[in-house]
Amino acid sequence: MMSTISPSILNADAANLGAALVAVSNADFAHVDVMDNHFVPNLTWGLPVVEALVNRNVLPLDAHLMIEDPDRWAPAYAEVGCASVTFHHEACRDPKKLVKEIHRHGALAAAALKPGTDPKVLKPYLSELDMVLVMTVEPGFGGQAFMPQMLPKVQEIRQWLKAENLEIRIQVDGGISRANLAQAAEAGADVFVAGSAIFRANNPASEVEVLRGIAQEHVCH
Ligand SMILES: O=C(CO)[C@H](O)[C@H](O)COP(=O)(O)O
Ligand SMILES: [Fe+2]
Repeated sequence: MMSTISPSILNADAANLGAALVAVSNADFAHVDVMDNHFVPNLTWGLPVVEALVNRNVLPLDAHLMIEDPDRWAPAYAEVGCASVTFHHEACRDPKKLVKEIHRHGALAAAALKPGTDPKVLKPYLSELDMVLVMTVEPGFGGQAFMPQMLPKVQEIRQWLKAENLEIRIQVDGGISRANLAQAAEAGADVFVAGSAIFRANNPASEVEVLRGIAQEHVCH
């Protein structure tokens, strides 16, 4: 199975987000964290900024929506050209319908779980998803410490996917770095978001290569 490195531009220079994408253009995706100051206690950017970044055509974008009412807002992120749209299960009223809407607008659909959310909530619509995002920090801020206690959740979801022969990716997001990526890969993750580890490195593009090398060696399904 292919592994994917998706740099999060959350802690890049907010006045130069286009340049941040160019700095990691060797990655597979760019991860764009949308926060509304309601679902999480932080505010980033919204649809017009994300649309402008899509139009730079540097990398496919993965929008991680940490917002209330994704049922209303998520399809628009697909419509402006995000390659993948991730909503939080906890905020969503009708996940089955939302997944259909995201697909109808041409994007891959993913559901995210906060650290305290039992993965069993995904069971009713798991097979319709393209990806599951297991948060490895409390959503809201970059630069937090990776929570190793989330690895059993990754393992559990990977076992369900294997048992049901489902080709669904598992993304981990929060505190991922060269120190823990191998563990996450061995637990069953195959899409790795890293913000501070990449943008605080002297050379973000070479850090992408380092993380990709670790992923290729340890992704194991
Ligand atoms: O969703 C997020 C926070 O809610 C970010 O994607 C994530 O935290 C990336 O930054 P870092 O690698 O610094 O943790
Ligand atoms: Fe994120």
